[in-house]
Amino acid sequence: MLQITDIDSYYGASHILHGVGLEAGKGELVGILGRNGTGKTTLLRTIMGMTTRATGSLKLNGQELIGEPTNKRAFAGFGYVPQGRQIIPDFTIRENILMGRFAAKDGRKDIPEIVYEIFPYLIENLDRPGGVLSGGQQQQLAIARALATEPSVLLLDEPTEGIQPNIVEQIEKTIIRLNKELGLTILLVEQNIRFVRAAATRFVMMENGRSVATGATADLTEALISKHMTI
Ligand SMILES: Nc1ncnc2c1ncn2[C@@H]1O[C@H](COP(=O)(O)OP(=O)(O)OP(=O)(O)O)[C@@H](O)[C@H]1O
Repeated sequence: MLQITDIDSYYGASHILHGVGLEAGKGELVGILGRNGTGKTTLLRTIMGMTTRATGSLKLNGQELIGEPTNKRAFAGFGYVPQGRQIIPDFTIRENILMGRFAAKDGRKDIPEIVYEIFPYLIENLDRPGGVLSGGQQQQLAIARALATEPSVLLLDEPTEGIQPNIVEQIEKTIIRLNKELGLTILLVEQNIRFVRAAATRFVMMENGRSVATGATADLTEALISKHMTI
């Protein structure tokens, strides 16, 4: 379904990703791991066409997207939940969600049904500003906004980072539900190995802008983690 081959990516003159590869079948959840600054966020931004330049191949269901602008990638099926959530605090919850509808294939302008199902709190508070929400609720809002684009692949950048421990579990359950019940393919950048082991079918380990190891989650050994993730 998703094939990323030999990707190089740049911010201006800075060459950040070097020959990165990754594959995800339909309904897979792939954990993207590695130390801080190894290029995990840059990989998601490259998939969305948000770096200065990228070469290589990015195919979604056989369609080559590497030269395409961000809006075309969203239309093709990528939904992006960026690190730090990036909701608009002065927009209402409704407006934040509906921003995602600009990339919906059928031009719908309503709140998607799935948001009613999985985020009832957001639905009860649609007219309040996004900025009044807690960190965990803002994360839910960012996921709801991405779901409004009707994605087939969801890109999640550290969705549990900086969130109260009791809410982390809720976010984790939601992500697993989106993957298992809705069959969404998910690329998950995550530092929490326990969650990656619980949720992922496969993993990619990154180091210095390269994908240095990949495999089934069962192959994510302690040796690999200590080699590529301990500081
Ligand atoms: N906008 C930018 N312009 C130039 N360099 C950047 C930019 N954003 C990130 N970088 C550099 O790219 C490299 C990879 O950063 P990136 O944020 O992708 O890493 P990461 O693995 O996601 O780290 P973290 O876990 O800290 O988010 C770092 O050296 C970083 O300094």
